[in-house]
Amino acid sequence: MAQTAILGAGVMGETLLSGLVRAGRRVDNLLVGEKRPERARELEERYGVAVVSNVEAAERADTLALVVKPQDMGDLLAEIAPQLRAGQLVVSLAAGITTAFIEARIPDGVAVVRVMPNTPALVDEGMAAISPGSHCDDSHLAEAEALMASVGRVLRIPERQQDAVTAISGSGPAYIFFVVESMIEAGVHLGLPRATATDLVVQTLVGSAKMLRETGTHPVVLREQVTSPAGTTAAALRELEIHKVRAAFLAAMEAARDRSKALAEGS
Ligand SMILES: NC(=O)C1=CN([C@@H]2O[C@H](COP(=O)(O)OP(=O)(O)OC[C@H]3O[C@@H](n4cnc5c(N)ncnc54)[C@H](OP(=O)(O)O)[C@@H]3O)[C@@H](O)[C@H]2O)C=CC1
Ligand SMILES: O=C(O)[C@@H]1CCC=N1
Repeated sequence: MAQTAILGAGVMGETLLSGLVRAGRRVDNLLVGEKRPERARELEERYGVAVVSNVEAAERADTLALVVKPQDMGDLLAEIAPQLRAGQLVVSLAAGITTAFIEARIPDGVAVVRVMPNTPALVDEGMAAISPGSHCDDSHLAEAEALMASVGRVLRIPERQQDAVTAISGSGPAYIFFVVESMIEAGVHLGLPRATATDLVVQTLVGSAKMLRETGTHPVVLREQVTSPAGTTAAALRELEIHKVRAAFLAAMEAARDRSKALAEGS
């Protein structure tokens, strides 16, 4: 069985590792490269996975998932490039980092796939978008797709869309948690016990998400079904419009898209 290495086992690296284990991947076909020794020990104990140096991982693995921060990507590529060889697959999960950035730093013939995942992968409900680099054929893309499909849905997209995808689904869970947090606080202001407000908001979120996915109905239609004439929802939505929440979401996601572009330039 082919060896897969995960280099950088923080939040997203562990999310991928745990998903592969849940999906039935044997741990002796997995390797981890992680800079912090205490974190390496934690992962060895939790998953029984071998934590090795990045250099050893690059020698032994057929597929390498790079899950370090964008700012650490240059150093990591410089460290592993001498070990990389044609036929291997490098899958980068880093925001902003382009396939061209990676290809310029590794030997020719190593295939590169860029992925933008998100943290719901931790509960097998991830959304990942993947794009091929210039030396990538369909088998490489299929390999990256299979890797990410172990923790959720996967879409193939052109690389020029990756910064926008990062702004929408990569960072997206944070916006949703922000909305949840804001609604819970509002519930507390309205006099509800915090535990009650939390139960109400979380179940409302799960139920609404399930309606969107299972009915396939447009969100505008679903919103109109809740909005009775001169009712409570209309009163609330008018306030959201007065406070320009829709415009704020657009500005927020433009900022995330622009930050993703800037990360590629090393800032
Ligand atoms: N978190 C998220 O929701 C998402 C993250 N991503 C992307 O995933 C990548 C990782 O993010 P995240 O997991 O949140 O970040 P973390 O900081 O949690 O994880 C990165 C890990 O890599 C380690 N590391 C740094 N340099 C090396 C190296 N040379 N070799 C091995 N390990 C190294 C870091 O150690 P140390 O802390 O000591 O530097 C840290 O443990 C980023 O590029 C991010 O853009 C993409 C989508 C969503
Ligand atoms: O905030 C970030 O930069 C990373 C990328 C997408 C989600 N988290």
